[in-house]
Amino acid sequence: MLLTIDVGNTRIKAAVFEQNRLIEIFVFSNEELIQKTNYILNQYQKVKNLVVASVGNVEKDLFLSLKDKVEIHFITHESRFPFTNLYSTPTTLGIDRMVLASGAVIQFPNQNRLVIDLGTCITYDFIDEKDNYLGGAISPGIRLRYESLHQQTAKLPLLTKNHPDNFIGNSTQEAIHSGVINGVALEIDGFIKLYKSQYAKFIIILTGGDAEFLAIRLKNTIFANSNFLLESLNQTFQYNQND
Ligand SMILES: Nc1ncnc2c1ncn2[C@@H]1O[C@H](COP(=O)(O)OP(=O)(O)O)[C@@H](O)[C@H]1O
Ligand SMILES: CC(C)(COP(=O)(O)O)[C@@H](O)C(=O)NCCC(=O)O
Ligand SMILES: [K+]
Repeated sequence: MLLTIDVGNTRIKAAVFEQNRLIEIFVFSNEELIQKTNYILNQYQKVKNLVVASVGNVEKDLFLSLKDKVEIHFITHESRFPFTNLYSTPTTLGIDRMVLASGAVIQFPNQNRLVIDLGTCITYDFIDEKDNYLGGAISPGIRLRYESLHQQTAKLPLLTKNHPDNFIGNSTQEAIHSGVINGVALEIDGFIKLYKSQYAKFIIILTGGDAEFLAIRLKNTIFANSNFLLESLNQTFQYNQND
């Protein structure tokens, strides 16, 4: 049994796996990391390994207090990945993006793949059919867009995500919802159009905390899976164990 932990910039997602079977998911804040992880390890005594992928603000040492309970593995740039990293700054590439790419290659072999992760940031990652990781894009996530409109202006309110009634927002709140939500949906459909201009065929995997919320607004056929990063982390760990 394995405990996977994904430390993002908004929150921590964790999942217990038995081989490739996802047993239970947990979502909690950075502050709850040790308390929640101990709770999970007490609930699942058969967990012997803990694998962590982190892009957030959590010190590695924090995990070391767990080392007498489980063997701790950090996915790092030195880990093995089932793709060739063609990023020109390979050691600055987000570990979360590398794990997503790894899962895309393992779960959807021998084809072009675009992974879109709607989290704190919206990340786009493209892996071609020869398993070359080409790169992609990083753009502000939904929450960041609402927050920046509020924080960087004198009068705009801080709103939480909501689907706009009409793309022509006829009130301040509707105009903000339209700008943020339609903006993200149009950005995603626009990027997919750009990728289509260079790659005749590719599959699209949508994940991240906002994926479910946004999926209905997207024109393109998309494989939406909110747990894709955790599944990919499990598979990347297994890939590193088999070396
Ligand atoms: N219970 C929740 N708590 C916080 N954010 C949530 C929750 N449910 C959905 N979200 C949405 O998910 C986004 C974070 O997605 P996530 O993929 O977890 O981010 P990251 O991996 O960057 O930490 C938030 O910005 C918010 O819009
Ligand atoms: C872009 C990210 C902040 C996304 O993180 P997330 O939205 O999942 O919290 C993360 O992938 C990161 O820190 N990347 C480093 C820069 C790069 O990927 O080029
Ligand atoms: K993300």
